[in-house]
Amino acid sequence: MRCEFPQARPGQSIGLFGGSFDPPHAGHVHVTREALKRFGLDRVWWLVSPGNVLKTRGPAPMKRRLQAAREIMDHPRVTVTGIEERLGTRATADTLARLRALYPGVRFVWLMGADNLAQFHRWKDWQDIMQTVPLGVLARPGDRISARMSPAARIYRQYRISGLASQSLIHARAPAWCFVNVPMVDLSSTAIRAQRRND
Ligand SMILES: Nc1ncnc2c1ncn2[C@@H]1O[C@H](COP(=O)(O)OP(=O)(O)OP(=O)(O)O)[C@@H](O)[C@H]1O
Ligand SMILES: O=C(O)c1ccc[n+]([C@@H]2O[C@H](COP(=O)([O-])O)[C@@H](O)[C@H]2O)c1
Repeated sequence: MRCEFPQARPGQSIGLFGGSFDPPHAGHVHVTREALKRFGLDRVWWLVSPGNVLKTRGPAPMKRRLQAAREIMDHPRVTVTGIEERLGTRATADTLARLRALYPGVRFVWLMGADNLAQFHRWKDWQDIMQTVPLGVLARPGDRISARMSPAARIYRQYRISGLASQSLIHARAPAWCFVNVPMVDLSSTAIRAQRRND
């Protein structure tokens, strides 16, 4: 059986990329590669979610999403994991508390697309997350403005690191967040599911 808890040494920088990945697509792969470069990360771990606490519709079975994610995300410094299922956590704040205890000295950054920053103030204990780990936010078609105008962006305006200084995010003390204006890929799982229903 594949180990769901990857290795990490103190001092390493790990980007945590949580998602429903229902299904995973080239947009996820693209932002992962961009995040590795722009934030100077040693690794990215995909956290395939047992189920987003804010989404009413349950996702496809975990096993299927994990398998599809491993097929599409092929990079030596990226690991696809089912950590949250193993930990029994769903809310990101709970996952982060467990990971920080399990990996002392490892530097974590939470990665998200711009659409998630726009909604971030609805997440459980979102201000605790902000105070705990730096956030790396990647541009997504249609969501750049709503992200920048979001309650989280406004409340934490003074803690924003410029996109030009994105390499410093991992060394920053939380709260810290950085929006990087990467080239965008216009893909979403919703559109892919709709397309599959029509095929
Ligand atoms: N095309 C994209 N560009 C930038 N970020 C993306 C893109 N697609 C997904 N993301 C980000 O990847 C993470 C996981 O997203 P998720 O698995 O929900 O995919 P999605 O395409 O947004 O799915 P859905 O349409 O079902 O909401 C989120 O942080 C999301 O913002
Ligand atoms: O913790 C929360 O309240 C919370 C609310 C919404 C989304 N998240 C996390 O954000 C990540 C992206 O979710 P999704 O469904 O947009 O792919 C995933 O790891 C979710 O668990 C977390």
